[in-house]
Amino acid sequence: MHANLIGGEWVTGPTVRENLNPSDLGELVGVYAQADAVQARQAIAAASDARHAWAHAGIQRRAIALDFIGAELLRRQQDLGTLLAREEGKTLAEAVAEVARAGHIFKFFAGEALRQRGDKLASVRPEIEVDITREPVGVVGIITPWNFPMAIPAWKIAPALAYGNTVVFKPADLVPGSAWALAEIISRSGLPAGVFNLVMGRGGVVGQAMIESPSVAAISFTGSVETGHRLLATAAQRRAKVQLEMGGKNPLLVLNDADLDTAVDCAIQGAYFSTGQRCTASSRFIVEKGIYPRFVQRMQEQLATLQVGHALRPDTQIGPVADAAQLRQDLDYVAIGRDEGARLVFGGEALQRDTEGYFMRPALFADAAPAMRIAQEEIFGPVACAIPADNYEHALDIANASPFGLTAGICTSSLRHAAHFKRHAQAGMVMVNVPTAGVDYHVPFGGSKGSSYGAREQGSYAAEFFTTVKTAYTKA
Ligand SMILES: NC(=O)C1=CN([C@@H]2O[C@H](COP(=O)(O)OP(=O)(O)OC[C@H]3O[C@@H](n4cnc5c(N)ncnc54)[C@H](OP(=O)(O)O)[C@@H]3O)[C@@H](O)[C@H]2O)C=CC1
Ligand SMILES: O=C(O)CCC(=O)C(=O)O
Repeated sequence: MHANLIGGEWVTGPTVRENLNPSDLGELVGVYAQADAVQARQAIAAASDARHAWAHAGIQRRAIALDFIGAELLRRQQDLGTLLAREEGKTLAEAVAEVARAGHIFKFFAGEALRQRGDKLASVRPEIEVDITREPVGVVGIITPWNFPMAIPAWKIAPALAYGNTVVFKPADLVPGSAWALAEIISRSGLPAGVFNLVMGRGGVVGQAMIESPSVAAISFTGSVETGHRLLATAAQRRAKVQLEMGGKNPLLVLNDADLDTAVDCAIQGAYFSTGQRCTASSRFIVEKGIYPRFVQRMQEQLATLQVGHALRPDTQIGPVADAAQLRQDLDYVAIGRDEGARLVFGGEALQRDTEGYFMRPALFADAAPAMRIAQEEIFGPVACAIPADNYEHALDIANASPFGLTAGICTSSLRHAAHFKRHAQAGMVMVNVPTAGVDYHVPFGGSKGSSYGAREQGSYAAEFFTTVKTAYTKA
């Protein structure tokens, strides 16, 4: 039984959750405590009690702790990756890479802890100096989704601690295993009791308590648009700082002058790897007419080579969908696309394998219209559509006609079009001849329009959310 970490103590909850393997529903990954609202409030109180001491504990101490966590994640990437693949369903290779990414993130923020920058300016008044410094915001509530059970917690927890905040972490209910393993490492990193707290439990209970608590100064959330909006409405009433990363409907433009191998590679990786369960996934291929038939043909051929199966099998390229509800959503969208008149040219059906799991053959629709639901709504699974475009300008208009703006990609050999796209794509992240998904860990992450709210995550830009600015005037 895996307990919650509250105020430096491992405490069991009033209920438990059985964590099942989506590649093999007969396999129990582990049993995890589920906190109630009372325990959530205890964790918040512990983080609140610890916040002043931690804010002044010094940057060396923060750097040592973060470096310890990063080093252990990197050392144990194989076994923690296996755990992650077992509970979430991404392939072992993807899961090991995710743990390594989390390790690098902690290492990066160990360095950032030492680089607390400020400004010194002259005053407009004589004999006065102005110092501008950054201070921690206090208790940070971290609410994460199931699709990156290690990397997303890492890129929120590491900067929170690096900039001197205390943390209450609520992972997604579906993936407590990676969260608990990460918390266990953090518990041995030398942080004072209460600086980091793990509260596994339901979003509507534990998450809600965090959103409502006046002691939680800032909330960093990744997940669905619906939950993000609800969270913001509540937290804004008490003027908490909020950062939301939500959905995407990311376009990949393929122009006539694109290298076809590169375009197909970007499309396959971007849309279907990690079973399409990435907010950065490409789900709309917007393809110029001159290359469209060849692109669709090559995509069908490539899709036919992909091995769908148990996440731990060495030959698997596409693991199972994360759970029954997500599989239902994916299959429903396949039916919606058919009803809307798009042409299903590959996959789209549930698959049987040796073990009982949520397997699905990746789906590709051709001849989709930009206004169709499959071209407008986030599906969050291995389902994508190809939309023909008359020319680059037409493709750009289609790409931008979306409520989302997380990533946008283009495959082209034209410098002119690539440069134009970087300036005019309505997205927080733009990719030229690289997949829309799979980003670096040391540069900003976030979107425009309905995809994101608040300051950017990751890299040194994370300071914006996890600190508050103080301006001091001194007359000697
Ligand atoms: N942008 C992204 O990266 C992601 C997008 N999604 C999208 O969201 C859809 C649904 O996925 P789902 O996991 O249900 O996403 P949710 O937005 O419901 O879950 C994200 C996190 O928020 C928590 N949460 C849920 N309700 C509340 C609440 N009232 N107060 C505070 N926290 C809450 C969840 O907890 P709990 O797990 O206990 O419910 C989880 O930790 C997907 O199909 C996909 O379209 C999903 C995951 C990631
Ligand atoms: O594409 C990536 O590397 C990150 C994706 C992500 O953050 C997400 O899907 O939530």
